[in-house]
Amino acid sequence: MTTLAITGGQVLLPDISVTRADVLIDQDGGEILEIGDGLAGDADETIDASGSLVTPGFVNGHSHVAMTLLRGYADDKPLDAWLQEDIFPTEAELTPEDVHVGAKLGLLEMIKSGTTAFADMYFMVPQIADAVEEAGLRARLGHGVITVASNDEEARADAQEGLEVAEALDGRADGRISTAFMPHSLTTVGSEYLEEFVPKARELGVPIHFHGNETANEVTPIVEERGVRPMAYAAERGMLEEGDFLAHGVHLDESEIGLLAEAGTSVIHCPASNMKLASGIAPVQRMLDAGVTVGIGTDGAASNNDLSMLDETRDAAMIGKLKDGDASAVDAESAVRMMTQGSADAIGLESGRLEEGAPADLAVIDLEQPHLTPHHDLVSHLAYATAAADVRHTICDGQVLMRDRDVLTLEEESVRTAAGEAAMALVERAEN
Ligand SMILES: CSC[C@H]1O[C@@H](n2cnc3c(O)ncnc32)[C@H](O)[C@@H]1O
Ligand SMILES: [Zn+2]
Repeated sequence: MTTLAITGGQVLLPDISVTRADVLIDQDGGEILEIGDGLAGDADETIDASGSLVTPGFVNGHSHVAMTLLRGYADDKPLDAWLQEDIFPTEAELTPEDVHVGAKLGLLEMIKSGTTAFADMYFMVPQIADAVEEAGLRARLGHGVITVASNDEEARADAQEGLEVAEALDGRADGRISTAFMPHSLTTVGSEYLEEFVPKARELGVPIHFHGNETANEVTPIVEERGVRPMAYAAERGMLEEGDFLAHGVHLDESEIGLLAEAGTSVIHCPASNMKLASGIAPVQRMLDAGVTVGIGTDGAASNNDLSMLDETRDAAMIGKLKDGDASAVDAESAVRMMTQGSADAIGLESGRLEEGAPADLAVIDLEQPHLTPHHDLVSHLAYATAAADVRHTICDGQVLMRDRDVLTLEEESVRTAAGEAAMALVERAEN
């Protein structure tokens, strides 16, 4: 067994308390062996965490990682106009190589900001899986199914691709990749396709992930045409089961929050995207109070415009208070819980907590910074004051992905150059 000790740091424990301890990892098994004092001597290798906070690697519960190529391309529009006028026409020009290099850029950014696992909905998912395999993160991936603008044959082929991707990629990258069936949303996938393909996804044993109640425009048509709220509509089509997770949940009423809590379906809160597209503010404290598992996600870099879970968590805590007019809503402890175990539980991963037997997915935060001084409360710092650049080391599945801010699994400069070139060529093709 090869072991690695992370020594000299303060450690964030699953009950969101912080204690002084070392963390001993089995690198072959990719799991935490022990958390305690004086473990450095037992290890084959050590990583210095003095003056640092050792946290679970952050879990990004909803992203479109290859959309880094469209960061800053189309801003300041609401969701429907943004998608229809700018994003969908440009995505129609994407090549598999674009998706591969865009994903690598996103994964580089994730590693640098302490994220070790994520859920992703996009096209050309095998190229994303290749990038995940190379970068060393953990992911739940799926092909985003959209049927609205298609004829029946195309729609069924797209949904079939969603199933095939879920089946083919599950377990890839030594088990770091898992999958889900991902209908894009309740208004962009026809009811007949949900009715046919969701049961087939159940046969595969994969969860369902979709954009749910992101804008008012996703609620009104369902209420008008079907006479029920969207979550009741989703439940009727078998899309709200334990292990399923939806992104956004901005426009959920009390009855829908109750349905989610009862079903064990989780919600991924994406505050930056919801603010930027002016979609609204999700009722996060109400969901937590009702017992819904809530995680945090960045959404794509084109509506955020970064992939930092630290930024996202700060946003979640801040707008949670605004939503309720209550400064105690979405407190620091809740926010930190959401960015780690909340997201991990939501997307069905065991990571998100530092304890014996848990996956060895960790981030080490440099506390010796002016904006992180003094150290009254390190959980407060994680929720409100830590920035991506404060992440020193990132470890996933026992492997060191970044050491002393040097990413080891991806060549930073070449990834940035290739992605920058691919993005400019993509836009050129789309506009001509
Ligand atoms: C079919 S793959 C995923 C699809 O979703 C688009 N997308 C990106 N951000 C959002 C969002 O906030 N709501 C809905 N859809 C979004 C992305 O561009 C892909 O086309
Ligand atoms: Zn999204």
